[in-house]
Amino acid sequence: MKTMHWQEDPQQLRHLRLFNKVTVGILSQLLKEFRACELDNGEVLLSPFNRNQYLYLLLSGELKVYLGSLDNQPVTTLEPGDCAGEISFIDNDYPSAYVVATQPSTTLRLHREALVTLFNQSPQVVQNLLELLCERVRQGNRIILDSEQNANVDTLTGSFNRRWLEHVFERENTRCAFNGQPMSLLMLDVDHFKPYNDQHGHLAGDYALCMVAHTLRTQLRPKDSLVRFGGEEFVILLPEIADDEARTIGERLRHSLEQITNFYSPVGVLPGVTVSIGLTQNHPKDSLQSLIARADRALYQAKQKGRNCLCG
Ligand SMILES: Nc1nc2c(ncn2[C@@H]2O[C@H](COP(=O)(O)OP(=O)(O)OP(=O)(O)O)[C@@H](O)[C@H]2O)c(=O)[nH]1
Repeated sequence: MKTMHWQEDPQQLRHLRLFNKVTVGILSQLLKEFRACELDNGEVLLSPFNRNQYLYLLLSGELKVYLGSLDNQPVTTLEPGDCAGEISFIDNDYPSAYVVATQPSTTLRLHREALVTLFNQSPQVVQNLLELLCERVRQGNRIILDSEQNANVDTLTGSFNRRWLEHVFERENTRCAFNGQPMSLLMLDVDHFKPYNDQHGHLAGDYALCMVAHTLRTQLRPKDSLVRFGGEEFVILLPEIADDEARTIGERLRHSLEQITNFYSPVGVLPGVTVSIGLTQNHPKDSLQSLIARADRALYQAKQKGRNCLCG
C-alpha cells in the first residue's frame, strides 16, 4: 500500500457514508487527519493476523470482504463511499475478516488516535458509525443463519441431513408425546443402486438420487422431514401419523417411483429406480437410535422379500 498525495477536498468527503449529513465546517477541520493510500488489484488491506489501527474510507475502486479464508466466497463487496476496518478501529483488536482490493483502489485512512477528536467534533459521525456497525451485525447474523441452514441440508439432493434429523426428532417427539399423537418413520433404500452406477455412471446415479428426493418431497407435508440418511438411503419422519396411515403413504411413495420408468437429466434420459421401505411407529421410550434400528430391520425384510416393497 502506497501513500499518495490527496488534494484535500471536503466535498469529496461528503460522499462517504461515514460523513453523511456532517457539515462542511466539521469536515474541513478533519481534513488534516487523513492520509490517502493506493492499493493494487489483489492487495490485502486488512487481515485477521495483523492488528489494525486505521479506519479506511474507500474513494475509488472496489474491496471484497472474506471471512475465515481468502479461498471462501466473499461475504460482501465494498464500493466507493463505504468504509473498512471500523470494528478494529474502535476496539483496537485484530480485524475479523480479510479485506482485499479487487481493483486498483484509493482509500483515505484515519488513525485511531483521531477517534476521540472525531467523536467530540460530531455526534452525526457517531450516529453514522453506529449505523454502519448495526449493518455489520445484521450481515453477520444473516451469515450465521445461512450457514446454520446449509449445515442442515444435503448439498446433492437438497434434502435435510442427519444433523437435522437429530434436531427435528427431539422436537417432534416431544410435541407428539405432549399432544398424545403418534409419529412414524420410513426408511427407504434405492434398489440395486450399485449396478445402476456401474451401468450408467456415478453422475447418472447422482441425478437418480436427486430425482428420488424431488419425487418424495413433492408428496410430503411441510411438517414431514425428508432426510438423506446415507448414500442411497433416505428417512422420512411423519409426525402425527400412525403406522396404518404411514403404510399408505409409504406405498404411495414407492408406487410413484416405480411409475417413473425413465426421466430427463443433464446427461440424457435415464431409467428410473425403485425403493425398498422399512416402516415403524414411534414407541414412548424410543430414542432416535432405537427407532432407526427398527426401521432398518423392516427395510432389511423388504430387501429379503425381493425389493420394491414395504415392510413393517
Ligand atoms: N451416484 C452415487 N452413488 C452413491 C452415492 N452414495 C452411495 N452411492 C452408491 O450406492 C451404492 C449402494 O450399493 P449397495 O449398498 O451395494 O446396495 P445396492 O446395489 O443398492 O443393492 P441393494 O440395496 O441390496 O438393492 C454403492 O455403489 C455406492 O457407491 C452418491 O451420492 N451418488
